[in-house]
Amino acid sequence: MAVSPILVADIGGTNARFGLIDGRTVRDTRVLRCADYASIEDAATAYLSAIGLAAPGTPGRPRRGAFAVAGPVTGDRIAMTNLVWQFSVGRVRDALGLEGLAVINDFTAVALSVPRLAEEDRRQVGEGSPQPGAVVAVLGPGSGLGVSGLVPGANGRWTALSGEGGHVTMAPMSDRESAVLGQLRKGFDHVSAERVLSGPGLVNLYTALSILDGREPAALTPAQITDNALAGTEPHCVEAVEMFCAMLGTVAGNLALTLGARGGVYIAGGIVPRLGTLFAHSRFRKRFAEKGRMRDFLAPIPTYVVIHELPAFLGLAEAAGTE
Ligand SMILES: Nc1ncnc2c1ncn2[C@@H]1O[C@H](COP(=O)(O)OP(=O)(O)OP(=O)(O)O)[C@@H](O)[C@H]1O
Repeated sequence: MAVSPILVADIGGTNARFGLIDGRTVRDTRVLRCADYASIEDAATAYLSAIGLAAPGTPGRPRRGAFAVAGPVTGDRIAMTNLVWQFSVGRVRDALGLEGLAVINDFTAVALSVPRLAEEDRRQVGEGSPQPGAVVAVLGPGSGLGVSGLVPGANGRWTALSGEGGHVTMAPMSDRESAVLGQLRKGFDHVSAERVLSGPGLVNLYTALSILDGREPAALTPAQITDNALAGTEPHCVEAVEMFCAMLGTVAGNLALTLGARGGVYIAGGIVPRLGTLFAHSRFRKRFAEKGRMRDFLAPIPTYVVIHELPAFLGLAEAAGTE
């Protein structure tokens, strides 16, 4: 009897990506907008309908699921950080007619993908080379800021961390950054890294920089800020993207120090790959290593941008034990 595929999903604050995994192959991928659905069951059901597998008993319908979600996973009840969806894992499993459903944090899944990434799935930024078998750090700006790490264990196995490191306090490295964080503190009780290193964070940076210079900020989306920065048409958009890259360097360097990530630092999420050459030419890498007496510890650590479209799916395949 044929083995049924596994239903996989990567649910962020903006996009819900679905697919089926057969062995090592991911197929029938679709990207749905979370805002178009009232719940995770509705989005998953719409996906199964779109690929002709909605009706229970349809041949080839998945019997197991593995979902990666942007938010803390601490039990059956899941509340997503940047989305109104809340759900019980058991209820969603039953509603979708699955025998089993595993749910993990989305950046735990991205971390698990790292050993499965091929050379062409990542692009190195700056110098350095990975120490084999050493801890790996992962972070990624999207609707929020996901953070994880991969710790080596016995027999070539890895353990992925499930933390909420995107919500650490953002620290400044220049007077201009201090001024921006001071401006943001007027609106937020706690200015976390995610408040600047995410799509909404890019808007926060642009808005704060404009206000500090006495300019009325325009109502721009994160993508418009990037487009204006790439075109070089609006100085506050250029500065916002530049500060975003530098601050990502600060947080990536902090994470590498905390985890001792000599296996490398991987930048995933939807935003950095869209910054194009702005990221490669930014202060990211300089800032990453700029930690006083720890410069010699950080300088050999390589930093990579993950350009694989669906790294969380590779991690879910790893978590589900498919070969
Ligand atoms: N060209 C761009 N430049 C900067 N930000 C962008 C661009 N295009 C989209 N974004 C922003 O990226 C964010 C979505 O990122 P991503 O595609 O990683 O989604 P997600 O997986 O739903 O996010 P998360 O997993 O962090 O919740 C949104 O805030 C969106 O406004």
